[in-house]
Amino acid sequence: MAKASVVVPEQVAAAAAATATLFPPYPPPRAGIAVRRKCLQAAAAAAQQLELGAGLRGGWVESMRASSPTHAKAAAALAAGVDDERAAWMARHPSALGEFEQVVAASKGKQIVMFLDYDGTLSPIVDDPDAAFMSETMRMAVRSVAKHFPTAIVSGRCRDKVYDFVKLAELYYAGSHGMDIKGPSPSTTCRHGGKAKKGVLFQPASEFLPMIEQVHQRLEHEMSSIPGAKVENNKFCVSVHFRCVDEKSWGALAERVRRVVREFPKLRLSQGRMVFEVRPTIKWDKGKALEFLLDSLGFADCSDVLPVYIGDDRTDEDAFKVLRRRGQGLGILVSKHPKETSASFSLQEPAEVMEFLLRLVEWKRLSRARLRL
Ligand SMILES: O=P(O)(O)OC[C@H]1O[C@H](O[C@H]2O[C@H](CO)[C@@H](O)[C@H](O)[C@H]2O)[C@H](O)[C@@H](O)[C@@H]1O
Repeated sequence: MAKASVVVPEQVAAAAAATATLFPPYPPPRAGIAVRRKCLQAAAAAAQQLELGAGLRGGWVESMRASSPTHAKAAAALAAGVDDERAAWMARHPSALGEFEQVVAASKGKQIVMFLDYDGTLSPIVDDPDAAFMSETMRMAVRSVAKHFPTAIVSGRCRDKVYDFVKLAELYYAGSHGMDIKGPSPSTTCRHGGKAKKGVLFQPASEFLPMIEQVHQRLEHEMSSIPGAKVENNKFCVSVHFRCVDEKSWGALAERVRRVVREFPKLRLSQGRMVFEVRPTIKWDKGKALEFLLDSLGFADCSDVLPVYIGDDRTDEDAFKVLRRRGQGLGILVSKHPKETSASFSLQEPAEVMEFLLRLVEWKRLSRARLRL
């Protein structure tokens, strides 16, 4: 496996060319588009403010609204005359299916390592978080991918819960936004290039377990009088869902969540799709989990690895940013609508994710067959 320090000039040139195409420069926005882009940035900024606990009540609700474009009002607003803006966004974040040849060209001579978010990526977003099942065809696609490439599920969910949904023992799992990482089950065999490490690999937030249990109970209590609110214990973090809460109560819900989190200075608040996430203040996120897994697989400081991360949520942005910073790999945002993102490519929905995974498997199968000829 070539280390970055011994890469020959041709490889450097090829890597630079691949990086340039995988991270296309943002074209200068046109006037109307610039305005819309500012709105996307404002929504992201509102979310950031909330994360820092500095938002006003109006700011929170705006951020909550922007947290899921599947929300009816947001969808209607987005559908209203935004074709130009969508085309410009697609130019910056082209479809990973449409540009499939570019994707596989970038992987030439490299080991693909696949990172997959769960909710909204492998399973469609549904009202009840306990009913977010993935289809059997999606499971088969993930299983096929994992035969060819080391594959990890990186989720905000508790690791056991996401395993119960995915049910594939041969994968790596990074639950609780990467704070609970486990390798494939010992009975599974590894047929690709990665060095599989088995068992629990990393739990950087173990000391927070009692605190998370406390905040979970406080939030359960506070949310019990808000119809539709649901609190989910994700072991090293807690989710407060507001997808089924009347919008009129969002301000009050956000206020209560923030009040509870203030009682725990070592915890912080962030936001996903119609959900607040309460988690330890440690500097650990899905991006750090991606780097940890690459290192565990023996790909630290390697130029011949291509991490591919597919995700739909704000928390996945940490992983997209890591790929941009490393100038290595491929971030794919799953979204039907333009969103501020550090991903390079896009796919519209889980069905397209499945198509992309199956195409990768087919491409790998064909290239192996060609090698045998
Ligand atoms: O990192 P992920 O795997 O994407 O997990 C993020 C959160 O996903 C789940 O909530 C989301 O999906 C639910 C089911 O479709 C949906 O009802 C909810 O509105 C979404 O936010 C999960 O329940 C959370 O605990 C995760 O943090």
